[in-house]
Amino acid sequence: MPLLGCIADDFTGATDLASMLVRGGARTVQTIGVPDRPLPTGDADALVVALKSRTLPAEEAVAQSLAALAWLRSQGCRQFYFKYCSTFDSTADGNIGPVSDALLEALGSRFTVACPAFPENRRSVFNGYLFANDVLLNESGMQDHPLTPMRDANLLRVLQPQTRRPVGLIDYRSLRAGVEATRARIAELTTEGVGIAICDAIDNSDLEVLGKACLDLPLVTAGSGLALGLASAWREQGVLSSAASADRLAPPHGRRAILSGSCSKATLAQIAEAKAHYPSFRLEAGELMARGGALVEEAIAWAARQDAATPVLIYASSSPEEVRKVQEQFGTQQVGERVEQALASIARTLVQEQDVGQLLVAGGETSGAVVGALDIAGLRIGPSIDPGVPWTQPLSGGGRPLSLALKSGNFGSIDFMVKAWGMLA
Ligand SMILES: Nc1ncnc2c1ncn2[C@@H]1O[C@H](COP(=O)(O)OP(=O)(O)O)[C@@H](O)[C@H]1O
Ligand SMILES: O=C(O)[C@@H](O)C(=O)COP(=O)(O)O
Repeated sequence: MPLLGCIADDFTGATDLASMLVRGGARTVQTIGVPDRPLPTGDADALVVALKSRTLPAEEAVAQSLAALAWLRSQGCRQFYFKYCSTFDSTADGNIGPVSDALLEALGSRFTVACPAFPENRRSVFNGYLFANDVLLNESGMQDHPLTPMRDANLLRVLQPQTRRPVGLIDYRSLRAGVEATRARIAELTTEGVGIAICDAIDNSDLEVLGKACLDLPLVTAGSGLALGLASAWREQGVLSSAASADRLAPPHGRRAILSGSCSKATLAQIAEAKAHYPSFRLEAGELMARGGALVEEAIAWAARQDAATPVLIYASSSPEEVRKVQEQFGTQQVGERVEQALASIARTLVQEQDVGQLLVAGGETSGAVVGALDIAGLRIGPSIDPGVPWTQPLSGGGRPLSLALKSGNFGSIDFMVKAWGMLA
């Protein structure tokens, strides 16, 4: 029986979490959406359901999360993990608060933690303030995110308006005092009526302490970092199934392609680097809104003409100024969805008609759209390219499996798009 059932609010977030669990020694299977057919989950220690709920209206995000919870319970999971972004991405109306509330209620629980920290990717929480790349969240570039601009680094202030439960803080002093002190802090907050506690975490040792202190909570909510702490606690307890070969994939095949809909700082730098190595095609968002399918066809025809031995790069990614301009002209949701659909349909054609067998996708929402278009039901998690970004392959389907990497916008080193292929061989 799986120990942990996870609900991730986007696709790159799900593979990030699954990758951390595998690294911690837990056999992990990731499903794309709530499975509507039996999946070969084997003797998984953890199951991760990838949703695309981060920017949905709150009631839809809640409904999808509850459906995922019901499926995970039907698989025998005993503890649950709501995974959101390490930059705490949420719209003005949620969805971190509403989904946490609904899951707590469904599980009959009164308390959970909220810990987006992922120190290895330079996301840390100190006194309730979230730092990304060593600066406050609202100075990190996340203030310009196309869909979830984050303009306040104080997570208590961000979360409180989203939940009817009082929000509290487990600060670094409790964590540094150890597991018992952290459990005592949880008991104290619960007595005070706090329903969700933001947790500090500056490095992995804080996550280890928190993981142990949270082992008995029916629900935790977090970025992927807390998975390292939970897995470490399970290893100590000796409750994991054998972790050997947890990340082995079939050999890669076919042409290589990169598709990017992420406008995050890290992706923009990676694209600049990749353009120095590979032929590239810019899918300009304004032009896409004006010309639609014709531009998509042009991109597909362009890819077909490129040297099959070299990766091709197709990107919609733009600077914050360009994004703002096109959003003002056409509407944020409209542009976002149009770009996602365009990249998804390009992905389908490249894989089905142009022998692309190795595909790297940048952007969480973008990845959700691409995986949907490829009709993938579940993913096996392979080796990490960089922390939080593994190569994966579809769980089922005959023939040679597609190698797929879903990169969170802000993850990966500058040469990510160049070095990734070497990790597959
Ligand atoms: N040039 C652009 N102008 C406006 N929106 C864009 C542009 N390029 C991509 N987008 C949209 O921005 C969003 C980026 O989100 P996402 O794919 O989750 O990336 P990240 O992982 O960086 O957050 C997507 O909805 C995408 O379609
Ligand atoms: O926790 C994280 O930072 C990632 O796993 C994640 O959720 C990424 O989301 P996107 O930035 O939208 O790719």
